[in-house]
Amino acid sequence: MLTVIEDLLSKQEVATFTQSLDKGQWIDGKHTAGSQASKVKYNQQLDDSSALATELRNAVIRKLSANALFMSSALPNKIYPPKFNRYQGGEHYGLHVDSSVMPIPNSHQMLRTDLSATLFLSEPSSYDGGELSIETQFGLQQIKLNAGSVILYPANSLHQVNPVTKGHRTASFFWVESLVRSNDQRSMLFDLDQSIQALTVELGGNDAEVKRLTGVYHNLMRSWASC
Ligand SMILES: O=C(O)CCC(=O)C(=O)O
Ligand SMILES: [Fe+2]
Repeated sequence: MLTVIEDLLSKQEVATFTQSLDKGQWIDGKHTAGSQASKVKYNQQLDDSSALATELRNAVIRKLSANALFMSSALPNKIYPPKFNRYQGGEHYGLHVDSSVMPIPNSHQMLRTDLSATLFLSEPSSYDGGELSIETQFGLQQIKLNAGSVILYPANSLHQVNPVTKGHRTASFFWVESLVRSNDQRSMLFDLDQSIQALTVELGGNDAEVKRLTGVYHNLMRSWASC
């Protein structure tokens, strides 16, 4: 399942982010790629150790945690501290799959990557190319979202970022370890949750069948979640 979260950030918040990022310290993206990925990775990344990076990644996590669609579709157990990247002048990231398990920086914890995510920070009309191209069971999906919107996709997908041939493409990217490891199970829980919410609006939270379905949701979570 691919999930688009429209307008995680407002236009005003995007402007604040990009103004700060323009002043940031950018380094070669190869520093943080695994050995396979570094051979195909041509971009820049914000220096993670800067105060600016700390401030911006905390802001992304706050926005994600307050977003109902993100919480319901990702069912996050752990969120990798978001990073920031930039492509320009033909830079691209060739076909790769993200590492399956990553150490969480400044902690002794590991994170299993169930979902990968990109938060677009540049308006699509401001650059050429730069589509995030994801291989799915329904074919290749070319993703280029409005600034402020997020794509969440299964981390076991092969994907690439096409060359940026005009302007520059700035984004934040991160991974999620979900409470529910299976993409299929997580996707069914999401559908069930959406239906329960719609039925709650229609029938009210006190409706007996709404209560029964809510119970089914929680009992499936109890069976499938691990934390
Ligand atoms: O820039 C993007 O949208 C994705 C970056 C990516 O695939 C990665 O860093 O592993
Ligand atoms: Fe990737």
